[in-house]
Amino acid sequence: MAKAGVLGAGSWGTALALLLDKNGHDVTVWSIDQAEVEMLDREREHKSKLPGVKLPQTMKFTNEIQEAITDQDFMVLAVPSPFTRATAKKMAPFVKEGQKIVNVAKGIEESTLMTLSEQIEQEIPQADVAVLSGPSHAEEVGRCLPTTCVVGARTKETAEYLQKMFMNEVFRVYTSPDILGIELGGSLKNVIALAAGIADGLGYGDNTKAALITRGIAEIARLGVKMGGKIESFTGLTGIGDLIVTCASVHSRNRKAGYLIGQGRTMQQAMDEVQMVVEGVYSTKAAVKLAQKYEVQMPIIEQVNAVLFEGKSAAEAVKELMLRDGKTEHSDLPWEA
Ligand SMILES: NC(=O)C1=CN([C@@H]2O[C@H](COP(=O)(O)OP(=O)(O)OC[C@H]3O[C@@H](n4cnc5c(N)ncnc54)[C@H](O)[C@@H]3O)[C@@H](O)[C@H]2O)C=CC1
Ligand SMILES: O=C(CO)COP(=O)(O)O
Repeated sequence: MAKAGVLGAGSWGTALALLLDKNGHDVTVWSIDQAEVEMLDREREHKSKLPGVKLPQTMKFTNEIQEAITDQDFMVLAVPSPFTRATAKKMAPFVKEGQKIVNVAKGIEESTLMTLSEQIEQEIPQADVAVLSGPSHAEEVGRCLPTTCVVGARTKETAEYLQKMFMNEVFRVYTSPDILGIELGGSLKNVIALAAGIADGLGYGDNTKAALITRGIAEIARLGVKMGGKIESFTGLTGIGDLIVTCASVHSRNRKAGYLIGQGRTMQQAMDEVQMVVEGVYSTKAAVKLAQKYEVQMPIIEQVNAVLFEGKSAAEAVKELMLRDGKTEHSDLPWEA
């Protein structure tokens, strides 16, 4: 059994901390928010972010960041992406050479276009940084519903070590060397899920949802492969798998925010109503910049950007997508054998 520090006590940090506790590990959860730490310690439930999921006495909660780092065998970084760099900076003085940090947040830094693992490696160069991603809503992991994820790491040893730490009869973990592909799939699918939510909010149907998922993964893979990610990650759990669950699930924060926007709320009103991080909002501008930098077409993501940040109506955005020039579905398929 290992000692694990979990940084960030939102819905995902809390659900993963519980999973690790159930696997018999000694778990310490850090939150920046003293009131959240006291509430978790007292109530043994995160009533606003993971209601109905009881947290055992064996889980420890702290406001002191070094308690979740010093002497831990590995750390799980679960703060929303806008706080990843700042949290990594705070962690850095306490992290030992080669200590493992597995990032579970999904985002891209807009100002630098860096992935989260790149930011963490920049702030904590002595750490062994890995990622965990896949179709995995906290609400279902908290209730022990069968779930699959992928650990991406620089070495097979680290990937297999973390696989063992997380895996159990309801949480199956695969390994992969493609950290970049995993992270790009995880962050860009949130933007497409906003679009899927907008379509739901406008009252569109399953045909529209299927189109967004299929053409959405085409956009994500087009950019991701050009950036160096592997096609297998985009056709696997961390790509199409995560995109399907986020576009379809009642638990998705991104889909919910999109739904509210489709119903007429502003982006800010939708984010306030969801009350948990809506990562797609932060990733949209970064995605548009990446599309420009790598010269790839990302029409759905461009329209989400226009709706969120340029005041375009959602209905107008859909019409524009539908009336783009007619195209062939697979541009590299020849007409003759
Ligand atoms: N909730 C889910 O089902 C899943 C979430 N994720 C990803 O995990 C990340 C976290 O998501 P959630 O837990 O859902 O978010 P959340 O909104 O539930 O969590 C927010 C938590 O972050 C921490 N926090 C708030 N302000 C902070 C600050 N300034 N500095 C450091 N920590 C701060 C607090 O502990 C707070 O409770 C996101 O990137 C999300 O995309 C990934 C898979 C599943
Ligand atoms: O990444 C997730 C599920 O795999 C969570 O997505 P939401 O943030 O949209 O809830």
